[in-house]
Amino acid sequence: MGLSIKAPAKINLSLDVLYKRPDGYHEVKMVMTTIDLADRIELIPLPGEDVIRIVSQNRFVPDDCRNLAYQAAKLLKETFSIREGVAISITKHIPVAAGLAGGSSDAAATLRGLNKLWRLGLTTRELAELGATIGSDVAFCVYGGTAVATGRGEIITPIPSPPPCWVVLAKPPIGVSTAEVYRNLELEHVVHPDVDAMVEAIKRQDYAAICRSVGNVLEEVTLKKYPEVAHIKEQMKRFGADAVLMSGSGPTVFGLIEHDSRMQRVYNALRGFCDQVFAVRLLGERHSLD
Ligand SMILES: C[C@](O)(CO)[C@H](O)COP(=O)(O)OP(=O)(O)OC[C@H]1O[C@@H](n2ccc(N)nc2=O)[C@H](O)[C@@H]1O
Ligand SMILES: Nc1ncnc2c1ncn2[C@@H]1O[C@H](COP(=O)(O)OP(=O)(O)OP(=O)(O)O)[C@@H](O)[C@H]1O
Repeated sequence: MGLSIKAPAKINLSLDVLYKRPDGYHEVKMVMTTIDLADRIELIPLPGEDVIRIVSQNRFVPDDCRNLAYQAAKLLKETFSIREGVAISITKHIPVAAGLAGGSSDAAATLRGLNKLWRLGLTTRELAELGATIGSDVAFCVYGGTAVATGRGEIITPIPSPPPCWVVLAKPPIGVSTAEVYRNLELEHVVHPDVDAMVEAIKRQDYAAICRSVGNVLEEVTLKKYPEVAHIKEQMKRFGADAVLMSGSGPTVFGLIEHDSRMQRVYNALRGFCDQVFAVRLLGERHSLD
């Protein structure tokens, strides 16, 4: 019997970079939350075949060891000496290289699914620790929900989710390299967002304060290189989103919107000049990842 798992995208409601570390990574402090835009991962056992096979129709998704889901399966296979094979079918809905942690979420879903399929009995925390060796965003994606992420992004403290609202996302047709964005960040010039204010606003379920507290230090780097991202931000604001921010290293821009009619207006306006536009809900804590 196979297993089907949901792999939701994340957005960064607040993203601060504190300093560059001696190991080359940046020390961050972020608030992340999962949204109802998700890939679908199917895990199909391959009895008698000691292989990991990636199946995907998306031409931007590697079907070999570069795939983060492949790396997740390999990690579990090697760590726990599993001799069984598995086919990992990935149906992509999350745009690739978008700042929405699509690959990381596929890896996290693979970890969660294989933990069940191979009866490993690992806790969420143990899965997140393993996931962190694949990429900085994987640990958060193992948890899902809403969390503060520190360290290089792998130290996860779950918090309540914000009150329900719409999230409109627009991704311009460019792919952004996360490594390059961090490399071009000039820390002495950035305006740091108030991450603690965001956490407090979420704990109070204060939607207006959440909207006031959004901020991302990486925005400036990507906006400078890609003026189209700034243009999307402007349009989202103009058509009435309550808060507008770039997610992660970009280039996807998201808008938080409380009311249905305004969501529809922003969505329609963006569809006029941007191919990839989505209107989804925030995923609360009680959602199922299966
Ligand atoms: C921008 C974010 O998506 C925000 O959630 C993450 O910080 C990036 O997470 P990610 O894509 O999983 O990142 P990784 O695959 O671990 O790292 C990619 C590259 O980004 C840079 N990187 C990443 C995370 C971090 N805290 N500091 C960094 O400097 C490093 O150059 C690294 O080689
Ligand atoms: N399962 C996967 N899905 C999509 N891309 C993958 C996957 N595995 C590896 N990749 C590679 O990872 C690169 C980044 O893709 P991804 O969609 O994860 O970026 P991202 O959303 O910017 O991630 P993050 O927000 O974590 O920085 C892609 O160019 C692709 O080659």
